Amino acid sequence: MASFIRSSKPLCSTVLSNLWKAQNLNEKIGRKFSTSATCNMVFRQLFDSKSWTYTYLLADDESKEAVVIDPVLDLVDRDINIVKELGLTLKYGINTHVHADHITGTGVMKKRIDGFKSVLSEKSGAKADLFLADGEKLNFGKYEIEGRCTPGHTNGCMSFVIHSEKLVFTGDAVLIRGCGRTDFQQGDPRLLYNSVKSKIFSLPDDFLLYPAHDYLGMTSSSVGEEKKHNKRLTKSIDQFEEIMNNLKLPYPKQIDTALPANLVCGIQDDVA
Ligand SMILES: N[C@@H](CCC(=O)N[C@@H](CSS)C(=O)NCC(=O)O)C(=O)O
Repeated sequence: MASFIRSSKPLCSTVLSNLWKAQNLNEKIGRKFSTSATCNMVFRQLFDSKSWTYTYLLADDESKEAVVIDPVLDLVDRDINIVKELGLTLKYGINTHVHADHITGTGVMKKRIDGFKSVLSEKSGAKADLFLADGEKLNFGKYEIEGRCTPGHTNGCMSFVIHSEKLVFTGDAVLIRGCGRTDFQQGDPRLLYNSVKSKIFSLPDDFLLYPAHDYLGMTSSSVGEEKKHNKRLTKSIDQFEEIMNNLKLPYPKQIDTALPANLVCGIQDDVA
């Protein structure tokens, strides 16, 4: 029991008993209960209704260090407000890739938050403060987040894994029951297929999966669920390529402004 209680604070017997029950329940449904009642990872899934983008705010409840994944420029005030309300220190603004459908909020956050650093894959070809290579890790408080290169939707796509919490943030590589389109920004169906199989579907089935978008009102999935039910990625690589080359989707409405802005981290001056 002690192995899953990470707090140094004393816990009353009711809390301990509830934790014990929760752990048993989570083990029964195949998911490990990995944080205690007093030091849960702060997790907020935030939504942009204009581009259907999910932004994730993650923090260590003890040290208060936080990261934000895929913030949207129009909603920076909302995000900074939550950070302030929760008393967090925002260390990193991670973009899973150079987005085509919205302008990133990381450039403006950098101007407004001391010490804040923007993060992108080293393969992105865009401006940022920190560039991650495949397998490289960042820390916020006691948590470690690993960047895994998952190209195919774009060259510079990266998914982010928090092994201790069994979480993967897939950007546009895997969407719930779908995946990112491959018809612009160096998109390549076969590359995407192989990225997903080797870097995301190789994780244990019980890792929860959080995408950068959902267009059907879904919020999360799991690796196991997508391996079984994803409408595109359960097919053979040849069938997948055929599907992706015939999606015939209209271009994202904001692409002409979003792409050039995101190449310079969302702002047109010299601040990365
Ligand atoms: N209608 C939206 C854009 C929708 C879209 O193209 N989404 C992309 C991810 S953002 S580049 C995508 O990959 N979709 C895959 C799919 O199967 O829908 C807008 O105008 O912003």
